[in-house]
Amino acid sequence: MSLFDLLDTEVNVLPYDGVVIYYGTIFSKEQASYYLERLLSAIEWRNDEAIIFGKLVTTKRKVAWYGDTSFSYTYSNITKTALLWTPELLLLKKIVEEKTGEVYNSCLLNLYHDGNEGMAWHSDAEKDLKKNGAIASLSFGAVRKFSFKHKVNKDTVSVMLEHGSLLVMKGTTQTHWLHRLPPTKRVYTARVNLTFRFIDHQ
Ligand SMILES: O=C(O)CCC(=O)C(=O)O
Ligand SMILES: [Fe+2]
Repeated sequence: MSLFDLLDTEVNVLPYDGVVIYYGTIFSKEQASYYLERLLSAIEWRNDEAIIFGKLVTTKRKVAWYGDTSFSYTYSNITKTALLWTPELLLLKKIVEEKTGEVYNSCLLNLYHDGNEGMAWHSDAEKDLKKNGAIASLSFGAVRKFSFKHKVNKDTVSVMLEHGSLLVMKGTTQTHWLHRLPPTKRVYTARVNLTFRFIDHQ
C-alpha cells in the first residue's frame, strides 16, 4: 500500500460494532463561516419540544427539520413536519452526498447557543429512519466534543467536531452505540449541526 493510499484510508472512530468516519474539515474557514451565518439567518429555528416522563418540555436548544417533501417524523414522542429544502441546504446535501457516497432525503438541524446547551445520550434509530442507514453530520461554529458509548460494554470514544467538519455514522452504529454532545463550561459561542438522514416508511 502506498503512502497516498494510506492517507486516503477512512479510519473508523469506533473499535467495533459500527462505523463512524470523521472526515475533518471539508470547508475552508471562510466558507464554513459563510454557511454558519447563512444558516443562522435563513433557517426557521424553533424551540424543541419533547415529551419526557409524560410532561411537555421545551429545550433551550433550537431545532429545524427540512426534507424532500413535508415528511412527518416522530422523535421524543412528538410528530414534526418537515419544511422544504432551502437553496443552501440543498447545496450542502449534495456536497455531503458526494463525500459520503450515500443519499439523504431529510435533515435535522440543531442550534446550540453556547456550551450550556448539549444533547443527552441517545441513538438515532427511530422507526421512521432507514435501518442501518447512514447519518451524516456537518458542524459549523464552536468546536464541541462528540462522544459515543457502547450500550453493553460502556466503552466510550470521543471526537472533537471542528468548524466546517463532516462525520458519518453508519452500519450498526445506532444499534450498538449511544452518542451525545456533552455540555461544557468552556464554550461561549454558538454551534450549528446538521444531520442528514434517510426517512423510510412514509
Ligand atoms: O449536535 C450534534 O453534533 C449531534 C446531534 C445529534 O445527535 C442529533 O441530531 O441526533
Ligand atoms: Fe443523534
